[in-house]
Amino acid sequence: MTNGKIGVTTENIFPVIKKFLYSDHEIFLRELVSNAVDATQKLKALASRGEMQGELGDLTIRIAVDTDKRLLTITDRGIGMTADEVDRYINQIAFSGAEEFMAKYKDQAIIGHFGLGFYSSFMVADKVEIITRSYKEGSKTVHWECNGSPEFSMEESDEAHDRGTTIVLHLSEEAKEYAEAAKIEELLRKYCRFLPVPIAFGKVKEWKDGKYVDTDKDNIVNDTDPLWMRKPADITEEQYKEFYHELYPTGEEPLFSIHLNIDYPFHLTGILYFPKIRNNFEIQKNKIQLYSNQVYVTDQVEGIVPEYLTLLHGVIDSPDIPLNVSRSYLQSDSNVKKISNYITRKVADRLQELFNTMRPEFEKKWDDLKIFIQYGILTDEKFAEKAQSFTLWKNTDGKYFTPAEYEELVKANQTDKHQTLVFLYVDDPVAKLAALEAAKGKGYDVLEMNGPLDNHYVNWYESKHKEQRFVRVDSDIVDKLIQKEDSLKMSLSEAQQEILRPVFEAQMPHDEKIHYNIAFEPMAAGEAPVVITQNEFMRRMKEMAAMSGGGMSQFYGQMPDNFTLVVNGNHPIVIDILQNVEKEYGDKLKSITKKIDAAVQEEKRFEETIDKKKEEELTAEEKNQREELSKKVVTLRDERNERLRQIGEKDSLVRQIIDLALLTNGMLKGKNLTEFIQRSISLIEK
Ligand SMILES: Nc1ncnc2c1ncn2[C@@H]1O[C@H](COP(=O)(O)OP(=O)(O)OP(=O)(O)O)[C@@H](O)[C@H]1O
Repeated sequence: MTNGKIGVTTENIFPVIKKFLYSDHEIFLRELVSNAVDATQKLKALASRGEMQGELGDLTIRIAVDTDKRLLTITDRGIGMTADEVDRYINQIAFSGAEEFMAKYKDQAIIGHFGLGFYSSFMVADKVEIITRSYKEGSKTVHWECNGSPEFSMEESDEAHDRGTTIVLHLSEEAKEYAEAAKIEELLRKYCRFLPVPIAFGKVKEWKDGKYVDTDKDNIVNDTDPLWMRKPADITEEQYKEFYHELYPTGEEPLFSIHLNIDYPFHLTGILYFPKIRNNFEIQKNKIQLYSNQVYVTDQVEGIVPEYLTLLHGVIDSPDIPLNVSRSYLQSDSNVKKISNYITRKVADRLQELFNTMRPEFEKKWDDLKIFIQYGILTDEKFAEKAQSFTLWKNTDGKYFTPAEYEELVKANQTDKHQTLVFLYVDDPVAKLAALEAAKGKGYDVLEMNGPLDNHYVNWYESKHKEQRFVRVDSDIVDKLIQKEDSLKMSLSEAQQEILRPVFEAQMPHDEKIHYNIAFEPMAAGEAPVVITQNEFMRRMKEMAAMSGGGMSQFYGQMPDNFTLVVNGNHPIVIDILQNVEKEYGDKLKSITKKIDAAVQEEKRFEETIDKKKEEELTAEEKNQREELSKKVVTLRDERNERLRQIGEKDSLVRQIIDLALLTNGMLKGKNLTEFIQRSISLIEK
């Protein structure tokens, strides 16, 4: 029997370890089972080299709990240890490893806790026993015991023990949950699910005489040969899908899978899936599981895979990713950068291949795929470059084009007078049908863009192609969407527009969140009398800010939406309204208009006389006169506008055509809609 002090300088390292790793106590199980797996693999390697006598036998690792006694036991049939080895690996090396670990990572948030190994068991146990017998012939059983202080005892005896190692944890009161079968089951599933040696926990149960009873079959908790470790050539599409469902039992059918397999300059295998998701993609992040030699490490993969790929699902397995370091270290590590670049290239290549070899299938999946690709384009220059040739745009006829193909399609008809190529799009083809039809009526093609990243994508695209512009069909009247030379003439004169403006303003919808202004435009007589448009730039900024959250979204969020009521200056109803107003106002309109014109002329003449003079050179009298004249114009205008507004307020036709425009855009709601319906009925009754 040996009593000794473990070879560390720090007096009592365990309380520190315990505290340090407080949030992650459960990883002790991963560490112990990994050690058991390693010991088993080593034995297999020795056997295959003929360096081991006897039979390998059943190599299953067994885990057992005794809830009442708060015991957890892990038994392997691996290489085991001699007393000498226990001394070397456990008493000296493992402890110094623990100490080194502490010294190195004291101030850092750690990702995996590899390196702590065996001693992590003291996070949950008051006492730990190792009972082990080496595979070497003539070895005795070694019994080691330690209660968490640096003192241990070790005894060599003839105690009967199979080849291999049994670790017995006497769990502490606070850690008693680890003596519960359900808890261990959960942890094994999380950390040990794909370990390469069979792990048995309890027996398979069967339903017998009204209750579940144990059979004599081991309950194997892991899949020793996970799909990502196999050769892609041996795997069917069906198997990829099955594996996906094994990983994410509630997930929908994935779109595509990508098998990663690389040996140089680092080792990495894995399978990534493009999952089927739509708008709420934020929630889906962190679904990729990171493994190191089939041992689960984490599902926090930021820094390892490029940001946009965190939306993907699947597994990555690499022993070359440093696991016991902080996240910030990980992000600056050049190896990790290489890994990340490799994954990007591989994903892009795979998408290109799918596009080249099965375009119809690719198109069918595009609507779901789009968000990943746009996200990639927006966040990763390299990916953006590659993605050019497999990005698709979908038009409102449901046809798909690459940007180059689309450019070719619309170039002739959609280049404006400044040689800018205008791509038209619509977010909601049903709600914006009128604007859409108007554009199509001009022979334009219209894209459908309603994804959460479309605004960002469109902005990005414009920044890369200075001669091209995206314009939503409702952002202006159809004639101005793509400005060509031959624009229409307007039959309303400036003076007539001035008369109609207050009339229309009197009937403007009231809404705190929406700001309307009025414009008169020459449009075809066959088009609607009033059209509502929304400025492309303002709308895009607002929508993008809303998505990005934070200060920007607050700033833009407070700004009202800006819409323009465009009055068709060539529409017969509008001309009618003008005539009605003129009739209603009577001769007084003519006379006041004359007065206004005269006052304006007077003001103008006066301005000419003082034209060259600077403000400080004006005499008091001149200043006075100027003010008088301007006041006169304003007063007369106010008087006329006031009267026009009164007329406008009573003009149900004006209201009706504004409401029709709102209705066309799905903006007529609640009380306004009810009033519109009542007004429509009474108009028909007349
Ligand atoms: N079940 C076991 N069978 C045989 N040897 C073991 C077993 N568990 C631990 N050992 C020996 O003890 C050593 C120390 O184990 P420990 O878990 O502390 O560190 P490690 O496994 O070497 O490294 P890490 O766990 O950090 O990857 C191991 O390298 C191994 O030689």
